[in-house]
Amino acid sequence: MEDGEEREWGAKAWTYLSSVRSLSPLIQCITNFVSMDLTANTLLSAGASPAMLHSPNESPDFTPQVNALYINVGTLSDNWLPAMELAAQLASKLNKPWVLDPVAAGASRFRLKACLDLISLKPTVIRGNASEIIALAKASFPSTKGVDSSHDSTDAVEAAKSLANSSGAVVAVSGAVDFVTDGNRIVGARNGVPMMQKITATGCAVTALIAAFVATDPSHAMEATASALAVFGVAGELGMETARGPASLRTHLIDSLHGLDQTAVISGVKITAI
Ligand SMILES: Nc1ncnc2c1ncn2[C@@H]1O[C@H](COP(=O)(O)OP(=O)(O)OP(=O)(O)O)[C@@H](O)[C@H]1O
Ligand SMILES: Cc1ncsc1CCO
Ligand SMILES: [Mg+2]
Repeated sequence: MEDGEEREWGAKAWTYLSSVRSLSPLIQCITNFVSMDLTANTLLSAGASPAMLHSPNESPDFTPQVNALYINVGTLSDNWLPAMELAAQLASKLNKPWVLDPVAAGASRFRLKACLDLISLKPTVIRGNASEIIALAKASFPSTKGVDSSHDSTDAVEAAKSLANSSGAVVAVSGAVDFVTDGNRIVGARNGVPMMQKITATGCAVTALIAAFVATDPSHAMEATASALAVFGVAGELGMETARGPASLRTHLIDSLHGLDQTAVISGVKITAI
């Protein structure tokens, strides 16, 4: 039964990746300085079109043209927050999907409030690591070590459900198992390799990939989110076969994502209902 379910998800994930490749959705990324390169290269290797435009002077012209918006608070500063809020407001008003990565949400009061304010602007999807999702669900500070998680993703399943219910967003928690919930259903994706945690911004990059997958099918955000996480994980697994450490895995992951074929996706994706 599980095998059939996994293959069905594999076929779905392949459909999403194929759509990203054929439609090449334009993704506006307002993201942190650390992640910009990996995020843009991840989107390009998946077939999407990244644009790192963040000025509030540009968003009124640019956000209406994009297929999805991605906001990541990793290197948050006073003057970037209004730019994020403006773009999120525009996306919500235009009914465009937008995806939030709440990096280090519980590391400071400023960051926690910024994330909660952004969540009030109705993101389609929120993807964080376990500590970030727990911090948001509890709205508590201090609750994380920094940008890295000090919890397992399984510790954050209830927090993810509660955040999905309070926000209306699909919530994804990354980790050894990536969990995705709409507050009601939960699925788990068991792809990826632990070494992915040793490359900075793989979480940021997969959140951007989620935005690209959701852009192709905004009314099925949960399916698109789980598929993006699993496909990125499969690329990591294939990349790891020839990598010698984090630096070469980074390169090989991007190459693998670019080269993924139907067989690799359908046989590699390990998504099941929880
Ligand atoms: N133990 C693990 N086994 C397999 N894959 C993992 C493991 N931990 C994380 N991953 C994968 O690594 C990627 C990044 O997840 P992680 O939870 O490290 O994000 P993050 O903490 O937000 O990262 P960053 O802030 O550096 O961008 C995801 O695709 C996730 O599935
Ligand atoms: C290391 C780091 N610091 C702020 S953002 C970022 C990238 C991973 O989230
Ligand atoms: Mg992160």
